[in-house]
Amino acid sequence: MAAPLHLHSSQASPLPNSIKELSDSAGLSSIPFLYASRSSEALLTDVVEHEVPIIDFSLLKKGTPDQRSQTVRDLGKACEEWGFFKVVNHGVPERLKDTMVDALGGFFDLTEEEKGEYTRKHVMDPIRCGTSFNLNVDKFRFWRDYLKVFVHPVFHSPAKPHGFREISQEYTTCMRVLAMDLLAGIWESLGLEESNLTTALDLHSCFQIFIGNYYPPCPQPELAMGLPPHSDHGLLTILLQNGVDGLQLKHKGNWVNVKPHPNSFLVNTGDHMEIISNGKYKSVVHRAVVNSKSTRISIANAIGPSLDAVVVPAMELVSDGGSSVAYHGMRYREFIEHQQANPLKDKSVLDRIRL
Ligand SMILES: O=C(O)CCC(=O)C(=O)O
Ligand SMILES: [Fe+2]
Repeated sequence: MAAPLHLHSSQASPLPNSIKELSDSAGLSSIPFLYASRSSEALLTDVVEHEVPIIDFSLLKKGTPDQRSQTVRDLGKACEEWGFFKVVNHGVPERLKDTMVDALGGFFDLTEEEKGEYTRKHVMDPIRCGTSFNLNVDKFRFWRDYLKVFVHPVFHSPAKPHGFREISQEYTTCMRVLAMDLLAGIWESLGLEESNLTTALDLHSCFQIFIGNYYPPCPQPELAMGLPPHSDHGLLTILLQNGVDGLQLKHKGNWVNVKPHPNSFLVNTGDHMEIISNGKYKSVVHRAVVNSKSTRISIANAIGPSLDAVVVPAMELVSDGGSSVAYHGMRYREFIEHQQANPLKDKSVLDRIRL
């Protein structure tokens, strides 16, 4: 095995602006030392293959009352036991998914100069792209470029590539509608009134962020990491992938490889679902690994409460369940800033507000 290349920013060739630029450079057979982020813990934990629960969305929307009730129970079980599930029969056209992935690929293909308008931004800037997670705090670099765009309550979009704005508006609207229907089913599975929650979380001005991830082939995938283990900050995240494996989630102490499933979305519960459900539905730690053969593109749409909401556990779950309040509130905006401005690690922000 080739040893990682020692390359520091003080050396003659500076580190690239993007992982795409590095991976495009011809003859790369080992990775710069700064990208060898895998800890011995990560290498020692077993990786197993497992199917995550599958939810038939059409039964939630158009099934008989019995089918809907069963699907709500299945949703609850999936959230409680896995915090991850796949959604099939979701009604989002294949064409829209493919065009969105292509448009995102087009963004990453822009020149560094064209992307430059959106780089080195503050974590709460509505359009931001870059490499790794946050270069101000990353000890190692991750094998990943990203584009993050705030798409609700105010829709933003980079000006290029041509057509990105239209397609991302259509796609992210679909994702929000899907998320609201799934949230309604999840509230029901918790025995909570949908209208109470819509008010408590101010879902009419829910915060939605589009996160595009680009992981090019890596000559030493066993040493590098696309994204380190973390949980997502919102209520739900809906993930689309370009058919290349790479997502792993932590389940009962093992890393589980999640295989792409044709025409499905992968959904996971975030930290704010854990808070509102008082810990019944936990956010689950996941990571993105890389491979030596194919470029992986993923698109996460994270849906959370309003940025101004201070979410606390639903009182019905605390009093009826006979448990005590497990988290104190933190304004959602502040929660996100903490996560984005510090090294990305497990459930570090949620751990700060756990009682
Ligand atoms: O690329 C992936 O599969 C994971 C992306 C992810 O976890 C995120 O963007 O929060
Ligand atoms: Fe994530």
